[in-house]
Amino acid sequence: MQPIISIQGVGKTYAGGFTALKSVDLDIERGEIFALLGPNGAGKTTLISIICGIVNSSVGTVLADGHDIQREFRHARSKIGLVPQELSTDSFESVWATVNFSRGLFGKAPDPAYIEKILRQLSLWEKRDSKIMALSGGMKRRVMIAKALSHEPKILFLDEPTAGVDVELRRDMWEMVRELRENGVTIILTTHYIEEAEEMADRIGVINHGQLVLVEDKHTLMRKLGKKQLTVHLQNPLQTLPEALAEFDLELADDGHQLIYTFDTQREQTGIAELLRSLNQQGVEFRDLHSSESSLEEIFVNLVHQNQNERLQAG
Ligand SMILES: Nc1ncnc2c1ncn2[C@@H]1O[C@H](COP(=O)(O)OP(=O)(O)OP(=O)(O)O)[C@@H](O)[C@H]1O
Repeated sequence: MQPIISIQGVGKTYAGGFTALKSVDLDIERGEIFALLGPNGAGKTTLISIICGIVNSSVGTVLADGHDIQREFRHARSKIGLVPQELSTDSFESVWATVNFSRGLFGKAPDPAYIEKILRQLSLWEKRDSKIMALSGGMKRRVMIAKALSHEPKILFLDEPTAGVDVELRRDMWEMVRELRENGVTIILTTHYIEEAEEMADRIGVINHGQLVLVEDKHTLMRKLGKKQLTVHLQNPLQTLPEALAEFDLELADDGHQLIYTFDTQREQTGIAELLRSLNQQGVEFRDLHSSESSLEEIFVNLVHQNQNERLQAG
């Protein structure tokens, strides 16, 4: 099936001469949740703004559901809902009026039943007559989402959806995003929170210094780059690592009370059995074993560092 968004060779150099994006190629599949991760200033908002037709790219093309975002702007834009980072909306209007007005901006005929459905879905129905300015920050954010959904877009962009919201609202937002996906909406979100990407995304793209350094299925990414660690809690502390254990990737921790063994989850053999056998042969007794997997956060930090080192080496 044709991807819902197709980005080819997209680059952006701002008027001052700063290149914020360098030749990005990316396809977004229908019905997926795609998370775009990257440090501050990496180019996430620039990329989203180009896809939504708010900023023109310097080079390259973007197709939204088959329509060119520059040449067929109205058509392409009508497929897209955007929830921007900044909360800005007419504070004297009621929730109901604001959301209906947004639908009208896209030239769509009024559909009170549809607007009621999204307000209920977003737990805003009880607040429909409230003025925006009287709502809490979390409710205002929901209104922004309702506005973005008002014209029945197939694609929803969420730029930092949970920045500055409390844990409870964050969970609600995640739940809501999943429901939207079940209703057939493709979701693209940017985030600083690795936890968010780990929790929600099907695929993850990492952007750094205007380059898409990686796009991968989340589980594949975690498997590929994830290292597992086995912590061996020793019965008696060790001063140094015995020579006979030198072949293992081991580290002494907790004043010699713990041995930390790092292994690659990709390898056929973890080496754990050999390690335990060697410990036994060396008379090293242990009382507990505990294994842990690296999180997306660690993977991300490693990736960004690796990318920075490569840039430094390239001069
Ligand atoms: N209108 C503009 N003119 C010049 N430079 C800009 C403009 N907009 C953004 N930039 C620069 O482009 C780079 C990428 O910015 P962008 O907002 O896309 O990053 P981001 O990844 O969304 O960052 P954040 O996570 O902080 O929102 C930054 O260095 C920024 O200063």
